Amino acid sequence: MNIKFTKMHGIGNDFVVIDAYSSVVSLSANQIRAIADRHFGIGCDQLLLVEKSTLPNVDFRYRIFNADGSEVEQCGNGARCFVRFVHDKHLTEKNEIRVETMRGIITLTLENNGQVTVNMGPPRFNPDQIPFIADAPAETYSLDVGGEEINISAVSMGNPHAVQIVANTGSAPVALQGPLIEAHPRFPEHVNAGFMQIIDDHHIRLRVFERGSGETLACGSGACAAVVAGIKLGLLNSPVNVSMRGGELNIVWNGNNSDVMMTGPAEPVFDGELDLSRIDTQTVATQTAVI
Ligand SMILES: N[C@H](CCC[C@H](N)C(=O)O)C(=O)O
Repeated sequence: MNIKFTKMHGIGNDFVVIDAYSSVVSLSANQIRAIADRHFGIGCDQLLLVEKSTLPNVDFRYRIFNADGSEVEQCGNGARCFVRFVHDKHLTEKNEIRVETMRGIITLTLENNGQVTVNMGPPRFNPDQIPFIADAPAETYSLDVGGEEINISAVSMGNPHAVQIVANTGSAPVALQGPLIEAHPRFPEHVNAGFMQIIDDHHIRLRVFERGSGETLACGSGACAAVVAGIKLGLLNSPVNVSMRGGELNIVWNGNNSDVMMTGPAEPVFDGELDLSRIDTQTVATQTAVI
């Protein structure tokens, strides 16, 4: 079975985007893992399926799968690429689009300058909503990571984030601590691990070790979570410019239960066609460092 796809990125966070709106496409976790593999497949951080929504007054449903095949609730950079995709493929002429995700319905706006603004909804801090195991809600939490106590903020943007402040993102222990935080037992559904350096109260640098994908060049929901955490700690003021390895995002949040607004670019790279019968799920599934 052949599947058409578009390779896209949102400031370096890259995606394989598939039109499952015009015709139904269903992929197993093994097939998604194989497609996302950068050596045996196409390669991407996440795979996005664009589908019809069954909800009234909702234009589309979009499903997000990490490189490990796990389906997740939210993807900020992916949402912007989704908007660019449905316009480029003439699936809609609307500039303001309501789309159903696992998190719920979000509203996306294609701006006149080609950038996309995503209403990411309100952040959630209650441990049960993240989910995070804690005795009670707190501004920050102490987490034992490989025998070292670190201080994190725990925030849900629909997906879970653990954000810590570091002196310098360039020397942050992302490779060492990222996997340990991602799989920490106090995050029963695992977590995206953010490393935030505060430049000034309207500017941060950020690196994110993403749940299910590893460190990415940018993480949209991670940028939102970091800004929200910094504002709650009284260290940042909205709007905040977030500099990541792949580029910049602008985040606006007015506090309390208000929605977080994220604006940034979305770029198509190439269109392709994939013969699913040639995707070697077995090799990818059993791929180990045998030598
Ligand atoms: N790895 C994330 C999903 C993708 C988020 C990221 N790519 C973004 O732009 O928000 C998770 O498992 O929650």
